[in-house]
Amino acid sequence: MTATSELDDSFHVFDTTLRDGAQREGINLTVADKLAIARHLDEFGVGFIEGGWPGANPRDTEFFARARQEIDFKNAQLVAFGSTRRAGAKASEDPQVKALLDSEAPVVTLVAKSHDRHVELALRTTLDENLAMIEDTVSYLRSQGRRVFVDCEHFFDGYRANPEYAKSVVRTASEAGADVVILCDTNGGMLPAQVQAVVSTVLADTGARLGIHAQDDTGCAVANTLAAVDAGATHVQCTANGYGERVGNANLFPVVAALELKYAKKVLPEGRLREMTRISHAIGEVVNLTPSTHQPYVGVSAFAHKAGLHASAIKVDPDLYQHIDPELVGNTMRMLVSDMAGRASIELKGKELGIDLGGDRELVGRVVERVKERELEGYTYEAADASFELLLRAEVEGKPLKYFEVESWRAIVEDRPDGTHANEATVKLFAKGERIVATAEGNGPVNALDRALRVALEKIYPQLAKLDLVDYKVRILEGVHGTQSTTRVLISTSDGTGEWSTVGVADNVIAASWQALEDAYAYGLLRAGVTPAE
Ligand SMILES: CC(=O)SCCNC(=O)CCNC(=O)[C@H](O)C(C)(C)COP(=O)(O)OP(=O)(O)OC[C@H]1O[C@@H](n2cnc3c(N)ncnc32)[C@H](O)[C@@H]1OP(=O)(O)O
Ligand SMILES: CC(=O)C(=O)O
Repeated sequence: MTATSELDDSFHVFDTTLRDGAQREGINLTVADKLAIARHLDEFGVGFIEGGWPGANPRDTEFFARARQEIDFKNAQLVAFGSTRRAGAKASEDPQVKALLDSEAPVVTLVAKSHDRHVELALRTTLDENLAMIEDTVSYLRSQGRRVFVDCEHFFDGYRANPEYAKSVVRTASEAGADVVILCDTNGGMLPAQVQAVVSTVLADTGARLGIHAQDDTGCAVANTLAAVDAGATHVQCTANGYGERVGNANLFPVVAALELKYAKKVLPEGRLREMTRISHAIGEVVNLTPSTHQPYVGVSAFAHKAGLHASAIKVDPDLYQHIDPELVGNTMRMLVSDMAGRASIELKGKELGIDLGGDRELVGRVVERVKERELEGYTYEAADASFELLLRAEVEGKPLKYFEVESWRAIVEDRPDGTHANEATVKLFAKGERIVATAEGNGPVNALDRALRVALEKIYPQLAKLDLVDYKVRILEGVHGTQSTTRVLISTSDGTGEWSTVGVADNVIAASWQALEDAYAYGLLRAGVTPAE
């Protein structure tokens, strides 16, 4: 489990997803999850992975044992987290300190109190004994061959209350042999200018190597982390996607991207930054939280452009509306088509879809008008990429892409007095010159329609067997009209290799669903390379 990083030790990217990240409400990691995340983080190239608190629970103890056996770390060193010894005891006899050593992690982070009020109220000991606990625990772990970092809990609040005591904690830890003393904004209440001022002063007054650990309670954790770096901190503690206690911690990804791209600091091995979007999403999958679409750098919307004016400038040079090239972080630029689109948006979207609009201003103008009319009726194309592509192709070809011609459809919902119900749908259509009538049942009227459409078409188009309806969303657009309102349905469909979304709008949910289904099938056939029927 020893890493052979190509990075030097002068700046540390320290990840605490498996310890502080796991403190987020809603995250419950198994040992296997922790191992999977550790592999992703090591592949990303962080220097340190804090794996948890060995001895605090069986899961964290097992994680260290298994990580040792199962992971061949390429970049990261594994870190065990724990606290200083108990008051009035000896570090060498403290079972909690023993568990840190038993984890066999080469690095230990000790959490230490640095706020006088916490020492007196939470530890219920004297200020001097707290310093002795730090000195004893750090030097004992050093004597056992461990590298030691010390997290000064509540440092910034403690510094405001009693700066001399807070600094004496830093000095004690550093003089006892801690390689880095980390100033923690545990309650997350600090702002960047405050962090910068305190870190500068503590650095000047103590000469200790300093790190920063920022919680995000003011929404400033990333900014506070970078402010600390500006003031001379050379160790940043972060979590993937900002997971952490309460509202979270400094998000690893924007911090690392800023260091690499804005500070020109080489903190990852070569080529790793380009894996950032993938790794952020992969970790989201393991923790079972949908990645935020709006996360800086790695969100799917991070480089998605909606406004027509932006698109018109981007057409000339993408840098005009992007702070970096998305490929640097493994993300992609996307054009969104909506009623805020202009001609340039459509041209760029056409290019993205591989559709040649041939610089035809009249055609592009027509598409813009059509999108705006349809959006006024309730359609939304930014969320229904496939319906937009069908609309665009219809304008380019001068006729809609028709794989089948619907004569009629019908859905029946039968409720019975005993509480049971049945749903049945009949679809009548023409495909490749044949009139087909198909009936099917389903667990709801839309499911029955979906099945009837499949029954009708799958002999002619066997490619449809692969399609799966994976998501279905309904929105009432004019709620004030109650049941008279317009209904918008968005359907996501998958063929096992990709996913696409389609939209339908009508005055009832079944008709809106039918439109979205028709588009979903037409697009599925288009993707499968089937030529539309004449
Ligand atoms: C800011 C942070 O996020 S730090 C990380 C916090 N993470 C966690 O707490 C998650 C894991 N924690 C746990 O599983 C448990 O709290 C344990 C195993 C660590 C301790 O459990 P318990 O022994 O039952 O104690 P409990 O949680 O009630 O209280 C913590 C004890 O540690 C003491 N303590 C707190 N900080 C320190 C410190 N820096 N150094 C030494 N002792 C400390 C407290 O005074 C308290 O002592 P007490 O038992 O004499 O009252
Ligand atoms: C150590 C830690 O997690 C904190 O102070 O917030």
